[in-house]
Amino acid sequence: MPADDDNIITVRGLKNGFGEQIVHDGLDLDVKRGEIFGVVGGSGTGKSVLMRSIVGLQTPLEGDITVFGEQTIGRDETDAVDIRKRWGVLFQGGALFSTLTVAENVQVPLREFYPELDPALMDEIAAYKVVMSGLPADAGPKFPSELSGGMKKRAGLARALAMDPELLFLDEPTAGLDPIGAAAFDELTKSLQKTLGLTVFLITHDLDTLYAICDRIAVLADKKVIAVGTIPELLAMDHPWIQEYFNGPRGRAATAAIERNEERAEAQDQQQDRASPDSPRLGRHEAGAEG
Ligand SMILES: Nc1ncnc2c1ncn2[C@@H]1O[C@H](COP(=O)(O)OP(=O)(O)OP(=O)(O)O)[C@@H](O)[C@H]1O
Repeated sequence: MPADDDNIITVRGLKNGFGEQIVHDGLDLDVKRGEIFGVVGGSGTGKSVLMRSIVGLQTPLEGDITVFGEQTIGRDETDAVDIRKRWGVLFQGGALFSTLTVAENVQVPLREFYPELDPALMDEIAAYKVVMSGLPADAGPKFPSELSGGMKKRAGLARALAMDPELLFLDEPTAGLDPIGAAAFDELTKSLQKTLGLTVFLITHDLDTLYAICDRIAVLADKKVIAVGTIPELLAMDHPWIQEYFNGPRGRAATAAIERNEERAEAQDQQQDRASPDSPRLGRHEAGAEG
């Protein structure tokens, strides 16, 4: 399969394993610039190992991985750093350093990549990223133990955004959040993708997230990516796991919720058109109907 210039991530023939256990074998994947790319699959199918391989924390047994058009496997450390500073990662659970405050956690990548940066500027960048991630400004001096689960995720996100990345990796960002917190996190992800022009690689089990914000979704099974597409495209496939996952009771509930939201937005648009027939038609986002 040839690589495409539009791709920000290209994986070819990936093989990963631990001892006797083979997790990936001949896995291919393309992530296009600017999309929110969801990754789903049963527990233990290797979603996190795939992400760790792409960000260089897991050395594959075989295969090629290209990010920003550059091979990432087997590079020397200086070269690897130049690529690594262009992405941000939110690990499962936030993975914050418990002995550092939120602001200090956000500064970790800044200190790693730009140790010469003026401390006052680091403070300023950290404060900005904290607010950008939807935390109150006074969260900066707090320790992770003083934060709720949702706030920890946002602090992890603030750290992932510290270096103004082009590419953001999110590993199960809404796991453990209540539905309102999860929906708010989805909205934040979507708005960051739009305003910052990010590409997002998003591992999730959360059907609502997949329906609400993902442009395309890859399904992992049998050590490979067995399908990639939009939700309607995946729904049209007759693979049993895909049908069970997207067309089971929870999948149908997520579809119904999205359809209700779309109908509500459509009704609001029509109401607005009737109120001011000469004004240009506003989309759902501009009309503020998302929240
Ligand atoms: N460092 C490791 N050493 C040994 N085995 C590992 C290691 N990391 C992952 N594995 C194994 O690789 C397989 C895939 O793990 P991974 O965490 O990628 O799954 P996942 O699809 O992300 O699962 P989940 O949805 O439950 O988070 C699992 O069987 C896991 O036990």
